[in-house]
Amino acid sequence: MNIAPVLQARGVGRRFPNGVEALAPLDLDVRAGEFVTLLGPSGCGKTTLLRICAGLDAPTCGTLRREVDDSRLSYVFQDATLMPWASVAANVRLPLDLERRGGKPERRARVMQALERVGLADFAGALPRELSGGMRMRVSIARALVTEPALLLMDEPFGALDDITRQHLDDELLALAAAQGLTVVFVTHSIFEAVYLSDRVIVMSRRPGRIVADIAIEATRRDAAFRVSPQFAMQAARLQAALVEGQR
Ligand SMILES: Nc1ncnc2c1ncn2[C@@H]1O[C@H](COP(=O)(O)OP(=O)(O)OP(=O)(O)O)[C@@H](O)[C@H]1O
Repeated sequence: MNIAPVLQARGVGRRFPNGVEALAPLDLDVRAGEFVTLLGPSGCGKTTLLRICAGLDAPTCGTLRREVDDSRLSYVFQDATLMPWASVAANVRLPLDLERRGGKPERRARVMQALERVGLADFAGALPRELSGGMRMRVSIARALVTEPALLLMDEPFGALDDITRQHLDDELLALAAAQGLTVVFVTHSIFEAVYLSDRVIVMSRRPGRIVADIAIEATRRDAAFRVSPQFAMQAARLQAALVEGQR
């Protein structure tokens, strides 16, 4: 059976008004339930492509078709971007408040459920400044999950965190994505994070970004042993070679 892709880019390119060509025309399909990572050097157009997928920016050529409407899409930014004066619960509730979804008790229940999913139910009343960087990022993910999205677009969400916290959040994200059947498009410049998380890695060239490789990642299981396995190292080496190729 041929399942229609959730995202389909055809000849999508982006040139900014100042003349910078961020993206060369490219084609990309993302299918339901896939975890797809955009990997490339700084400034190669990953964020631009993700923003176009979200409808936050428009391509200057080509077409982007998205099967998921705005209400079932969530976007996670590089920083947690929380309201510093508001409690954790109020931060997570924001998308529900903005969309006026459900009554007060229903919103409260959904917020608590989202916080439980990221292990922060005990911190509902805390202020962002009382949390560590990793916990703030988990609040940001809870805020993205509270609307029960089908498509999660994540722009290097764990880039500012230490390796241990990052690896922990990678595991949480994989578990959440599997449990909710999410389709995820994830941006990173970490080869290791790309191998660990992804079903497929899209390797981009330096600017203007084009796709130099579309690599399926084989993983019998994704756990601490995978990170130090020959299978992992081999796939990291393939991504590394593709990245180098994209610099030419
Ligand atoms: N609004 C804009 N106007 C002009 N140029 C822009 C604009 N937004 C991005 N650019 C440029 O387009 C290029 C691609 O930017 P983008 O943020 O998509 O890259 P990136 O791969 O996400 O980088 P990083 O990994 O550092 O976040 C960069 O050279 C950037 O300076």
